[in-house]
Amino acid sequence: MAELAPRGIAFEDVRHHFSVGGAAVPALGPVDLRIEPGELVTIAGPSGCGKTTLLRLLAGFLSPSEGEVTVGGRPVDGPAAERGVVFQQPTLFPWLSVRRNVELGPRLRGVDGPARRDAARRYLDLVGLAEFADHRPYELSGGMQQRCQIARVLANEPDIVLMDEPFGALDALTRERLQDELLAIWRSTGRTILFITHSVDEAVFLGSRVLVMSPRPGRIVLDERAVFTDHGERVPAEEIRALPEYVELREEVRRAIAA
Ligand SMILES: Nc1ncnc2c1ncn2[C@@H]1O[C@H](COP(=O)(O)OP(=O)(O)OP(=O)(O)O)[C@@H](O)[C@H]1O
Repeated sequence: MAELAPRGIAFEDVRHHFSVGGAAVPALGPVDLRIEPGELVTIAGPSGCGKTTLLRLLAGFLSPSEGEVTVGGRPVDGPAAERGVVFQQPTLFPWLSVRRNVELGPRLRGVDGPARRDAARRYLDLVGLAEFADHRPYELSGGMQQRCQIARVLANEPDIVLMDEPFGALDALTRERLQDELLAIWRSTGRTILFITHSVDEAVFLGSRVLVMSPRPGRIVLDERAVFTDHGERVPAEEIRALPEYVELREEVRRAIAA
C-alpha cells in the first residue's frame, strides 16, 4: 500500500458496536480508509448507518471496538486540539461575545492576548462576521451562529476539521452561501475536512472526494474523487450543478445510498 503522508488519517479494519441491553449492536465496519492531508471528504449514507460514529471515532470521543484509527501514524486516544469538531447545532457560550467565543480555544491553550485577538479577527473576517464581533450569539441568525462556530473551531488551528451535518438545520439559501464559504475557507487554509451530510447534492458539490456508507453496520460502498471544487472559484455554482459529470456523480451517489 502507498505510504500515507505524515499527517494522514487511517482507519484500519475499524469496527464499532454499541452495547444495548447487554447485547452488542454493530454500528460500523469494517472500515478501511485513508485520507490525505488537504482532502475535503464528504460522507453520505442512509440514516443510522454509522456516519456520526465514524466521525466520533476520529474525534476521539469513542474508541473503536476493533481495529485502529490513526492520525500521522499515531493512534487516536482521545480528543485533541488538532481535530476540531463542528456540530449540527452551534455550541456557543451565550454570555460571551462572538469574539470571546472565538478566542476561548486559544485562551485555554495559553495563547497571549494580542495573538488571541489577531486569531479572532482573522477567522471572524474569514467567515464574514467581523462586524458582529461584539454581539452576543443570541443576537445572530442561525447561519451566523454556525459561521461563528466554524471560526471558533478554526481559531484552534486544527489540522483536521470534522463537521457533522453543520448546515442541516439551515434554510436552503443560507446553506448554499455557507457551502461557498466553506469551499473558500478550505482553499485558503488547506485544512483536511470531513463533512457528514444527508444531502446528496451537498456531498457532491463540496467534496474533493465523496464517500457513501451502507446501511448499519456502515461500510464504505462508494469512494469517488470529485473535481467540482476545482471549478468553484471560476464557475458559478449553478453552472457546476448543470455539468453532465456532476449530474452523473449525483445519480451514482443517490443509487449507492438507495442500494
Ligand atoms: N450511544 C449509543 N448507544 C447505542 N446505540 C447507538 C449509540 N449511538 C449510536 N447508536 C446506534 O448506532 C447506529 C449508528 O448511529 P450513527 O449516529 O453513527 O448514525 P448516522 O449515520 O450518523 O445517523 P443519522 O444520519 O441518522 O444521524 C444507529 O443505529 C444508532 O442507533
